[in-house]
Amino acid sequence: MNNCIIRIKDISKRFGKQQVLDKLTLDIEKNTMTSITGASGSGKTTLLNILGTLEKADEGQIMVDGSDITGFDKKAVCEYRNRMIGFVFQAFYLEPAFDVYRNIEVPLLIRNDKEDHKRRIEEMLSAVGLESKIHAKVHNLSGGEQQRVCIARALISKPKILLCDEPCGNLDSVNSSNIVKLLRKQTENGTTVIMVTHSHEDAECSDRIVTLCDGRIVDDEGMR
Ligand SMILES: Nc1ncnc2c1ncn2[C@@H]1O[C@H](COP(=O)(O)OP(=O)(O)OP(=O)(O)O)[C@@H](O)[C@H]1O
Repeated sequence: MNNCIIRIKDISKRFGKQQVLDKLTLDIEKNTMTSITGASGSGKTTLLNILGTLEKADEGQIMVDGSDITGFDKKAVCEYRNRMIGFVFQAFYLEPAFDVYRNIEVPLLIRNDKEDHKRRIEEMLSAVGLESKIHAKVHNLSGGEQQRVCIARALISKPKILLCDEPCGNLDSVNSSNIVKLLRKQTENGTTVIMVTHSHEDAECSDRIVTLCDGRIVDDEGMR
């Protein structure tokens, strides 16, 4: 694969005696959307968390954009997460006391990013179709709208890789379909999207579906 942004080689992970990932190898092409599916407990979230440096692999190597993230120290991990990674989770983790604008602004404030916040947030809200909700309190939004705020919050830092863990887990099928299309669209803007999902329907919208069983890849409907 020429245009590869992630190279996972022989990654293993155990929790206690349980082998959760077992010498897993996977290359992911830039600006594509890959779905990771598989039964409960097959290691999907663990794989995503290792890619996001929320967990550490016991063995193996992961090259992301040419750097070995398994060898990163604390400072490099922070830089990597800030510069490269956006996270979208099933449980939205929005701050209920803040309005939509402030929720999306949080990553810019944390990074002390001086660029024009208002313009960027307005652009981002327009991209996710929520311009009219800019000053709404997040608890007044529907589940689909809240997830769109999360996507805007994840994208505001212009990550190269968007890691999504069951982003539609709390949504009905119409909202799920809209969210998956929105995620897919980000591949046109220079973002590589990796989504963990139980839903075959949601996975079908991606370029590639990788299926795990007991921490190994058992099916790879690659780059259709
Ligand atoms: N921090 C942890 N400590 C101990 N065991 C863990 C930990 N995280 C995950 N596990 C175990 O590792 C296995 C794989 O978990 P993981 O969350 O990666 O699976 P999954 O495929 O994402 O499952 P699901 O679809 O149910 O979310 C599970 O048996 C889980 O209980």
